[in-house]
Amino acid sequence: MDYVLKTNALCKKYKDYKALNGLSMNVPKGAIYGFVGKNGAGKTTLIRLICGLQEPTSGEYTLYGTKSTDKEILKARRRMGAVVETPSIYLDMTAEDNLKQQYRVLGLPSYDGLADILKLVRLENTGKKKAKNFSLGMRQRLGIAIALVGDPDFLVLDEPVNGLDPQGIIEMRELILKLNREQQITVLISSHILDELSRLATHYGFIDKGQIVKEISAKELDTACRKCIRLEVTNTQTLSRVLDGMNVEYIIVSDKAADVYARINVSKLTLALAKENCEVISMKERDESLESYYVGLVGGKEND
Ligand SMILES: Nc1ncnc2c1ncn2[C@@H]1O[C@H](COP(=O)(O)OP(=O)(O)OP(=O)(O)O)[C@@H](O)[C@H]1O
Repeated sequence: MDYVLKTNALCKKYKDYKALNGLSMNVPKGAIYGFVGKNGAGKTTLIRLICGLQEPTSGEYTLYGTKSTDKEILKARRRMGAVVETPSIYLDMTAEDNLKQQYRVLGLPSYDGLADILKLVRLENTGKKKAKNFSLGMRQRLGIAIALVGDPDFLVLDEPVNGLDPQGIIEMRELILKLNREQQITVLISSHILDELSRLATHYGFIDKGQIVKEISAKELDTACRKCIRLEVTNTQTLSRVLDGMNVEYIIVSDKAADVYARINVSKLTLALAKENCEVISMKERDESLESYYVGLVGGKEND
């Protein structure tokens, strides 16, 4: 698999406090990577490091295969656009002028593509309206538009839906999906709005106390979180045989229990088991959503 970003044992200390404590993460090319963690877990610190806004205390990362210690890293970073914390926009300027400013900052020879970017983020009709009169959602989209100048293929968004109303959240979701699917942009999103993230992410990295505690693809997570029935029986070998006969998907999870991933006819199953002297001790539906998976991994309390 190709990776846009790989970090290796990254550490960032603020005096004696380790904001990042040996963080290793892998963002696959083409992914929407949900970077999930509590307040203070170290998400923004990681993002600031890869954007070159701060230096790691130790460890390194590679961006498009270029090491952070290599001087070519500046070139690799030009393939990346980022909106870190609040978007850096000029409130007294229009959307178009904000973009023109960014073209100048990057030293681009012309405003080629500017109209397309405005259209992409749905700000093409804002005319003379200044950014200070935009809604929060429009400002966030303008922030993304600025990050898109220079045609990056990796976009890093720090809490992009924080504070947005439901409509703003939907628009942001649609924009991110469009950028990923139509423009093939790899996206790293930090967020703790899990429900929203689960509608977007193809991969997750769970961070806690400056370390990645788990990386998992959405597909794997889906399997891990699928609704199932946990059956406790006196004999799992018999249960296996009976379930095989019924052609249902299941996993034996211990010597007494199995998770069954299908709607089953309970009385038929109980009867079939009874015929073979196997008793059902308990039966419980399990529904592990992203949130409970996350809480199971890192617990519920904040770090700070
Ligand atoms: N410049 C700094 N000086 C000292 N401590 C800092 C500094 N920046 C961040 N920290 C601390 O490092 C830890 C990680 O902060 P960071 O902003 O990376 O967390 P986060 O996961 O982005 O959280 P949030 O969701 O609240 O933004 C926090 O405890 C924070 O107080």
